[in-house]
Amino acid sequence: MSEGTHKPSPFYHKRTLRKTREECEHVREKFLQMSSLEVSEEVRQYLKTPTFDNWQWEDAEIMVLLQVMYTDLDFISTFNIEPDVLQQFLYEVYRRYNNIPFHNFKHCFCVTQMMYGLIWLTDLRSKIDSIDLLIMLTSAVCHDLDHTGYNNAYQINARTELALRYNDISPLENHHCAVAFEILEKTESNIFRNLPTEQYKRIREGIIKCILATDMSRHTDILNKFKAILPVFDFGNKDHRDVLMMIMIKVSDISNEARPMDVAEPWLDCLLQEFFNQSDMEKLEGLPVTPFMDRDKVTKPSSQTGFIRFVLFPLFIELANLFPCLEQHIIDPVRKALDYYTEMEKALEREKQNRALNETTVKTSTSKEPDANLEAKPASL
Ligand SMILES: Nc1nc2c(ncn2[C@@H]2O[C@@H]3COP(=O)(O)O[C@H]3[C@H]2O)c(=O)[nH]1
Ligand SMILES: [Zn+2]
Repeated sequence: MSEGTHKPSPFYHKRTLRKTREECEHVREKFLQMSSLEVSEEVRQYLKTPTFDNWQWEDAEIMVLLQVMYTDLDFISTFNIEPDVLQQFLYEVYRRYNNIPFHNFKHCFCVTQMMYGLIWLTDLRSKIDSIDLLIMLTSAVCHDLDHTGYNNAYQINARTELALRYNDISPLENHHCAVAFEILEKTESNIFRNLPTEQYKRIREGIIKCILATDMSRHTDILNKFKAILPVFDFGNKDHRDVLMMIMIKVSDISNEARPMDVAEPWLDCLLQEFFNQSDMEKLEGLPVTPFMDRDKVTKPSSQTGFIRFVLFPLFIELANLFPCLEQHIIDPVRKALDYYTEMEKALEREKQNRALNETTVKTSTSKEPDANLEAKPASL
């Protein structure tokens, strides 16, 4: 976002989110050096699984892994993408994810990697056109570009530049998408530059649909659409495919809990850090405080149990209805996570009760002390 004249918030615009030029140049050099190296077959296979651990890789390596995804899905040859254009595209994408706790470049990678894994696990290549797969992967790469760490509710309540520009309608998602096409408008980073206009149009329409579908305020609406077509789902029907693509980016976007515990838990810490940051700001600015972001109300387990029960399961189960093979990959780990956080919630509850009990005991014993003194006093008198 450029600095505008409308600044209702005294704090929001002061935060330095952008990556510095030095940081970008350093990562770019590393990436270009590494991109000529061959990635092993073992890593290429691992990259296709939801157990992949993003924390083991630095940003330049992550860019190489994204390059591998475009290569191994045969996008380079099918869509005639020049390697240096793909590299420039990935660099621009990297540059325009901000240094914030959750919605950063590593989140972009995780969402894309989950989408990539789902494509392989469901053998989607045999079911839909590669142009749709290109739309899905590229939408995942671009879906949170230039996120500032404050959600749509904040944008609207704080009347930020984005909310004003997009009339309060999915301000963030509209912005992510607009930034994506800013990158694609530049010839040197336009990975679709060798495609006929008709194909470009179709891709643009698809990416816009997918990125806008990540606005959680549309969650129920999109899920209900998918449920309605499931009994008659037809891969040959464009409307059906469009809904499936939206569901798959939504699943990927909120899929952290489908990963191994030691990968997923640090992501929750990042998410809560971003949430608390927003609610602190809302308190400072006298804006309505988003309840699920309030550090005085939310704990790690309380944040996850409800989210898993009411958001993750209902969504993941429907995708697994279409692809039963996904059950073991995305449902089972989420079930484990729910058990883990339910236990943590109980332990916290017990701790709270013990603390309350201790406080009462201390209070009662201290309130009895004066009596003891009184009793002792006559003896000493
Ligand atoms: N409580 C909780 N919320 C999540 C988790 N993953 C994603 N979300 C929420 O789902 C939202 C998806 O869209 P956003 O990226 O805007 O913001 C995300 C978070 O608000 C999670 O693991 N736990
Ligand atoms: Zn996201």
